[in-house]
Amino acid sequence: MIDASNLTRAQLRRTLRKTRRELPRAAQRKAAAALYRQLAQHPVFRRARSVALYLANDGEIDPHLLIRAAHARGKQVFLPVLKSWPRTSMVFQRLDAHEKLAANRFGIPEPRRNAKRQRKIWTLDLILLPLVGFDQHGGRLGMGGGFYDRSLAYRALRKNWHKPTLLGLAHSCQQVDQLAMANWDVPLDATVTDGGWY
Ligand SMILES: Nc1nc2c(c(=O)[nH]1)N(C=O)[C@@H](CNc1ccc(C(=O)N[C@@H](CCC(=O)O)C(=O)O)cc1)CN2
Ligand SMILES: Nc1ncnc2c1ncn2[C@@H]1O[C@H](COP(=O)(O)OP(=O)(O)OP(=O)(O)O)[C@@H](O)[C@H]1O
Repeated sequence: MIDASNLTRAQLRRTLRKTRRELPRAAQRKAAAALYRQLAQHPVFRRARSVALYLANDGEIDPHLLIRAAHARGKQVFLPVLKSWPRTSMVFQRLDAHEKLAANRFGIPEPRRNAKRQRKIWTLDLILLPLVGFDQHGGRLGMGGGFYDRSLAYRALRKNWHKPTLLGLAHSCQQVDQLAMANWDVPLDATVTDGGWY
């Protein structure tokens, strides 16, 4: 496991992103299948009627099997869609099973913006978040854009509001011993990897 204590957040991001990007294709495929087994039959996933996921990028663990399962089970699937203004914000928009996508400014595919298909984040049952690093205390290090943190900022004023459930998704090699939490960081309920729950 990576010792984060003597690295800056930027150094830690660089190291962890390189590690996950360099995972061989076969390891990526195996990890995606193992992640699916960790979650597909879990009550948190089974009970959720609306689930936000992401499309894997930059070596992230790939949740496409969960997206497919969610659609097959009649769940509503949502993806983050960047807003052009303000540039630091994103919304969650429903994804159809065979919808056409277009790359956003980071090169990540996303649905074409359509206000009618967007939902307020606090009405979702479950959010599966991409991350760069995680610890076992709900700490999450993201890409550094603050997109998820900003979307979840309402939580600071709703300490007893437990919806949606927040689960980070990661390769087990993305675990660090302890992440320093900024005051805007919203803790995860857990992180799920190819190897288990943390
Ligand atoms: N798959 C996936 N989708 C996601 C996220 C994510 O982390 N993973 N996001 C989670 O927030 C949002 C996008 N956030 C991002 C933030 C920074 C970079 C990025 O690659 N930055 C470049 C430099 C910036 C640039 O190209 O202008 C870099 O750091 O190399 C990508 C996505 C929404 N969608
Ligand atoms: N609730 C918030 N309100 C205003 N600014 C915020 C908020 N949350 C985060 N930010 C800003 O976003 C920047 C990036 O935050 P941080 O490094 O925690 O992002 P991240 O969690 O790694 O990224 P992401 O959530 O996009 O994956 C910070 O510099 C911070 O100023």
